[in-house]
Amino acid sequence: MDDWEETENAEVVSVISCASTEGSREHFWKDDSSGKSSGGWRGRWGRFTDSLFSRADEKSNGTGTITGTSSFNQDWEFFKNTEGQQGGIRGRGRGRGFGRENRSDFNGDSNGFCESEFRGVSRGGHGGRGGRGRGFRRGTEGGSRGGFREDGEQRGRGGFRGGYRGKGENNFFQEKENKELKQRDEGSADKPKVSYIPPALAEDENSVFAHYETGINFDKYDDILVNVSGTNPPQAIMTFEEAALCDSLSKNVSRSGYVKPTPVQKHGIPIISAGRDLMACAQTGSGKTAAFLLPILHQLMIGGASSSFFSELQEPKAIIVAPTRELINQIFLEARKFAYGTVVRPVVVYGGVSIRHQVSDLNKGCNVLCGTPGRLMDMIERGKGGLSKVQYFVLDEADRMLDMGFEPDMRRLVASPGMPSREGRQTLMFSATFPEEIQKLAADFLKPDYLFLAVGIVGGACSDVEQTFIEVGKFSKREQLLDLVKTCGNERTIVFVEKKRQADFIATFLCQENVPTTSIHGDREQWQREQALADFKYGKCPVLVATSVAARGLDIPDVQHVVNFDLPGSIDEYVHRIGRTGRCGNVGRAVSFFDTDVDGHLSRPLISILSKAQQEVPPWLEQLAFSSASSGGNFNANKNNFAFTDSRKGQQRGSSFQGNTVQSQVTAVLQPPPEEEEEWE
Ligand SMILES: Nc1ncnc2c1ncn2[C@@H]1O[C@H](COP(=O)(O)OP(=O)(O)OP(=O)(O)O)[C@@H](O)[C@H]1O
Repeated sequence: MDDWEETENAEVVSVISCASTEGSREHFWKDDSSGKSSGGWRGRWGRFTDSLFSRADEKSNGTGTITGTSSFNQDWEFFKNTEGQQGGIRGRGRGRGFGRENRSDFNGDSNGFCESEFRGVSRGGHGGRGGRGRGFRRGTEGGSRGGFREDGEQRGRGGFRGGYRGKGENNFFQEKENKELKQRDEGSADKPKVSYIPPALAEDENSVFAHYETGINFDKYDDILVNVSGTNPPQAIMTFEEAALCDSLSKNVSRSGYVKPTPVQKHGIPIISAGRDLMACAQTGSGKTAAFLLPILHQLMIGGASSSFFSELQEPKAIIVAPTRELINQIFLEARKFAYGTVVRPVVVYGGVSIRHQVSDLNKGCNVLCGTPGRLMDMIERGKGGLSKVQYFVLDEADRMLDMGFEPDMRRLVASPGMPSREGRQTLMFSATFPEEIQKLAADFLKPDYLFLAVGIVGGACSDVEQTFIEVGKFSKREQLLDLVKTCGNERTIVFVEKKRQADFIATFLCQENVPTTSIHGDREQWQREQALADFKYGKCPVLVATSVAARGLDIPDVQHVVNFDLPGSIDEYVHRIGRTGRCGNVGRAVSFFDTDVDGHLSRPLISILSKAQQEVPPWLEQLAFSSASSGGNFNANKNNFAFTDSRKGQQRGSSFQGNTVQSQVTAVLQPPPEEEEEWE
């Protein structure tokens, strides 16, 4: 997906951050709606703070980075001004987005709350000419414009033009770059541009190596059964010393608080160092990222990695892809941490951020290129990233990267000019889940003698997460959720919902109940997503309502609690979601609302997941699973749709660590794509 699509999709109003700046918000809504809305919501909404207003104010610092802080009122001044001058806040949605969606979702709700409350919003939207959906978004852009303009920079085409000063580098390539990009931009004049530039990263050692502590169950990793299948697997290492990582890397590993390797690292590091292709499956939060980063970085460091500073075409030796922006950014930060103080330079590219900014960063040199598929392909097609030197091709969340959504992109990537064939590169795939179908497909990307590493039960849930289920009907979920989060106090909680608009509704609802909450989903602008994560991470909003965009890979410290407000369509998505807690030996809790009308098909696979993770199975769930099976439900006990071992089973096997081959009968029902597919990168 490119910049344009991202922005154009942002139809639905992005609400929500937390409930801390009442006065300011009140002021905003009053001004905005007076005489336009039915007024019913004015008072209540006064308590909210949209991330727009809780975030750092947009001010150009002359390098294009958005920095600084400011009060909401200043932002509101931008809005007012912008409305007058550009019509920015009026929008054109005619009540699209917020009002309408609220109504369709909550009409008929038994307590009537949303019906009356949100209809007010909707009416306000119409009265205000254009609803909150688009009108609001345009307003956001207007705010940004105003911000840059105020700094005395260029008028007109948005924050980027106003704030960015790439020419500061004053070099030939930058000039050329700008010209080319300008040409492209002009060719797409009808499309809004993405101008967001993330804040500059802190470079000091403490920030780079900030990490959380391993938990009480970290040593239990040693008891997990591991199976490596394939021919001649190398010997596992037991310590980081045995990995013989080069000095700087070794030092960075210690600075990161790593004392001993996790099982996926014990096996993965020597496999990768031996030059073997790998498909690795290990439970959530068990250190898969370092398992691939360390041997790659080691190799690049001892190989004397060099990249041409300010070269127009960067040819990285490693390409890492992941399905979401936040995840790829996290992987990049891990790579940056381990490469700290060395010549190896990782770079990240992902959608929702100014492409010029990323090109300019890429031009400074790149040995490891981390990217989401859309932006990565864009960089390659623009001739900014070359593939001919690729030695390592890594797919994190590989099952997701090869499912229906991303498979074509991955095939396009490996078929791109210059990309070495599978014989000429090393391909590494990692995930906590690996359905058999995907394993078979993955084999197209791997050398035939790849190794399959299974740590614990393939596709199994992390046993450090206590899983409970509450049988609940659609209309009681919100009240149940409120009870839950209120009893959690300040515990960091992620609430997963199925739909993007639902994420905003639930976050709004919790804010109204004085639970500081924020939300993350594919319809939010990138800065809002990053702000939401930061607000959650640093405790400003201890509750994050998220769609599946946050289900995989995100490693947020101290998430004690995951709530599945809506269960996902597939069992592997469930495993990833609950894996946001109970990481790296820490314990966590997951509570799932089970609506028998909707979630019945999950009863059998859930029971299997629960029992494999030594969790209690609720009798009602067992009964439901039994009755759905006996009544010809969609569970087929004999048909294993998902594989939990190497899909080549039956072929030759290599070593079996601890003499065990891990097998599971967990079965999941393949789901059709969700009604509203979450937008991935
Ligand atoms: N050997 C280790 N010692 C201490 N901490 C570690 C070690 N390995 C990894 N970690 C930390 O554990 C956390 C989880 O690691 P990581 O994010 O790589 O898990 P993962 O297996 O990729 O999870 P997921 O399946 O959710 O993507 C990170 O904060 C990471 O820095």
